[in-house]
Amino acid sequence: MAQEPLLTARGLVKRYGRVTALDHADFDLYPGEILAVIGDNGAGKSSMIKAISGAITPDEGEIRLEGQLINFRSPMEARSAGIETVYQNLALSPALSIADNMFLGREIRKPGIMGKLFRTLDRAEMEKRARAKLSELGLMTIQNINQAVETLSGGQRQGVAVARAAAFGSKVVIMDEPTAALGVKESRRVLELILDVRSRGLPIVLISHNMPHVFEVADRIHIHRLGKRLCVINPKEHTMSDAVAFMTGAKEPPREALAA
Ligand SMILES: Nc1ncnc2c1ncn2[C@@H]1O[C@H](COP(=O)(O)OP(=O)(O)OP(=O)(O)O)[C@@H](O)[C@H]1O
Repeated sequence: MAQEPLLTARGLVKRYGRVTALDHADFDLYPGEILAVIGDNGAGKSSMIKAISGAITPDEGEIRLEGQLINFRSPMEARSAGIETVYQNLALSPALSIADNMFLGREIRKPGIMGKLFRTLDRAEMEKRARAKLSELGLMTIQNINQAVETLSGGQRQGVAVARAAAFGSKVVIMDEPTAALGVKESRRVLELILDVRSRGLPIVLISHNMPHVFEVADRIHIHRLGKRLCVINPKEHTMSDAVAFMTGAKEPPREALAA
């Protein structure tokens, strides 16, 4: 690739007791691309994403965003740096409204009765912005922005999580299995959202076990095996069964796809 990668990881190691979840894993994300990350159960995909998004600290290795060494100590720090992650378990607060969830951890405040000393939540502004964001992303099947997230369908919840990531991720959006719990129609909408996000210039990392979805939207596919990146393939040059064979070790990837 001619361009410089936006986000890189080199030699990531993460051990949990005797289990080595990451064994010198590398990673490269280029500007404006959809990079799928695939691998067998336990290959270390989530651990790698968690290291990149500040949810865990790797034991070894380095991560760079736009060439700068980064060392996130929490997901909040990664979010402040422009890396938004939609986790497998969503990390939404079910009892809170859609608007509150969209602004969770970055609430908009206004001066309260005591002026600057006691600032109160600016609900009207958050609702206005949440509504605008959801409508911009074509998610306005949600009627009431004050509806509690626990009353939404799985697809709508995923929509809120994706919308939140797309709204605040200024550099990278990471999605861990965003269609895993969804029906056909809802999955379709999430795939469209992923393409929408890319069309706005944001790169996306998509971790998924769903090969048809991966092959439909990915520009490149990072294959993770036994705690490290095995190879990166172009979905236009390989079939889904090739990808599965590389992933499981049934077939050797071609030399040019192998990670250095
Ligand atoms: N918090 C933890 N404590 C102990 N072991 C862990 C922990 N998190 C992950 N592991 C182990 O690390 C290895 C890699 O797990 P990880 O979740 O990163 O894989 P994955 O590729 O995302 O798997 P899956 O596709 O099943 O979600 C597994 O053996 C897993 O059991």
